[in-house]
Amino acid sequence: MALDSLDFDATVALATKVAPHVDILEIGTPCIKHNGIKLLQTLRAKFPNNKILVDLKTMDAGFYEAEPFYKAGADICTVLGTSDIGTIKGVIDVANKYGKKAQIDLINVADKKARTQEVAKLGAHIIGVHTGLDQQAAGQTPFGDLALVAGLNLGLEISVAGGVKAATTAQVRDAGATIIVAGAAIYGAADPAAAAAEITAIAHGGSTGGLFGWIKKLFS
Ligand SMILES: O=C(CO)[C@H](O)[C@H](O)COP(=O)(O)O
Repeated sequence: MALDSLDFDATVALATKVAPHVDILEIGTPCIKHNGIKLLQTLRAKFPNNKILVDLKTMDAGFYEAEPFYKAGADICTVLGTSDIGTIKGVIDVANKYGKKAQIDLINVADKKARTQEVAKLGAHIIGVHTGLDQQAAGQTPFGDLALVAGLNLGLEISVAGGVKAATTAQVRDAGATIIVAGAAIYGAADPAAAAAEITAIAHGGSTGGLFGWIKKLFS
């Protein structure tokens, strides 16, 4: 789940509601910029059973910027796919130093195929197919990019973010996503814990409900 509030206490309170129902807590970019590493330290101490992704979206000084976050307990940090290849290598190297993972975010990458192949060769752990909030506001979705990246069959973990909700989670899962990110679909729900549980169940292979889902369950 992407925690995209700016407010420290509201973020901890929301994480407390959803943590039992998700695998990964993602500290969103505006949130980590606003609150800093203290928020990561707080969440790390409170939620030992969740992985934590820090959405740094690093653009330069990859090793130097990401190292304190891995040291403080981040399991995954993100680096922009549009950054210099040396920056991306720095985040992969520091992730390896701590036995953690680096996620390369394809947001705004013009040639997503070429960059994905390039970072796969560098040893990237996760590729992030991502339609950002501003791109979503302009009507874009991550589905086409996911098909392209999954079709490369590079053996990378694929994370997908960009307006994913319960109704689209099965589509994203079946198209090859191994990590499914949801922000607004959870924090905007009347019951965030229930929304998180529903999306996680589908992401883990559960049915989407309805007659088809019921028949699928019966024969699985
Ligand atoms: O990284 C982000 C914005 O850059 C968001 O956290 C990500 O897009 C998930 O949020 P949503 O599900 O609301 O799109």
